[in-house]
Amino acid sequence: MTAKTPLLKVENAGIRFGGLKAVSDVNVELKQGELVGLIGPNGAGKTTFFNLLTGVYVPTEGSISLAGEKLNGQAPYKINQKGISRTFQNIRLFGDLSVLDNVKVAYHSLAKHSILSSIFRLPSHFSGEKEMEEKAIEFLKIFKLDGVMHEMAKNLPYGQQRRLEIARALAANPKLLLLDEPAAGMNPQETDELMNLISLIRERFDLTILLIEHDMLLVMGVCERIYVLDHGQLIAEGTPEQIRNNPKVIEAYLGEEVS
Ligand SMILES: Nc1ncnc2c1ncn2[C@@H]1O[C@H](COP(=O)(O)OP(=O)(O)OP(=O)(O)O)[C@@H](O)[C@H]1O
Repeated sequence: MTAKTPLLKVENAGIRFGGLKAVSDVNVELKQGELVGLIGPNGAGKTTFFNLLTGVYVPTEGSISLAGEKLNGQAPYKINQKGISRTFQNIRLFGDLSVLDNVKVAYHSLAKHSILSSIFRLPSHFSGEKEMEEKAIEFLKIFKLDGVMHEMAKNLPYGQQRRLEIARALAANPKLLLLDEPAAGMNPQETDELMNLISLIRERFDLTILLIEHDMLLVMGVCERIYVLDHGQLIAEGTPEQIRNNPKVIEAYLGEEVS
């Protein structure tokens, strides 16, 4: 990847479900380190777009590349290993595992110690486990979850579960982090804290972030650029200011609220 290669390049990508073009002819480029929003009305195709990026769906048209490498058709776990992690609109944690184990699970896919060393409990297994645990605890500290690391994930308050989801996605060491409505269901104070946290982790982990969000305050406050989807197609791209004043966007989605 040269300095000019975008981290993510999506060219004319789309997918059909029978007669429905859920996403069509979408072009998106993210530079290393950008924090970009993806907005649009209900059913616009935002989650489907994330599913295309993460390999859950294979695009029926166009191409998707990460750091110059084509991802189309690769399995989701491979795409995750290559550097794309995500969170979900509906929280998907292992509810009966501890907070700590939820993060450690994400490390396992990257762990250096081999399956054989784990089966035979070789010294490298124990040092690997210890290293993993220390790293997981470090993550939990950043997310202010270290105080509840032995709680079962399902017993955490909602805002903490959302933060844990992000911590877990980060543990896979992604280059690109996809956040699907991270502030959904949060109160204004939690949303505010989340905005700060998102900015902080971007700096700290040198991340590129693409964020789906209905909370306009969050999107406009934290993102440098915004893409707008409507009926599966991109209708606008620009700075928060440009998006706020774009007539197509106002008509499609934002209405009076934005002006
Ligand atoms: N597996 C599927 N089979 C058929 N149709 C699908 C499938 N997945 C998504 N769709 C359709 O694609 C369209 C886009 O849905 P999607 O969930 O991506 O929208 P969205 O922008 O994320 O909406 P929301 O903001 O409500 O979450 C919808 O019409 C949806 O019904």
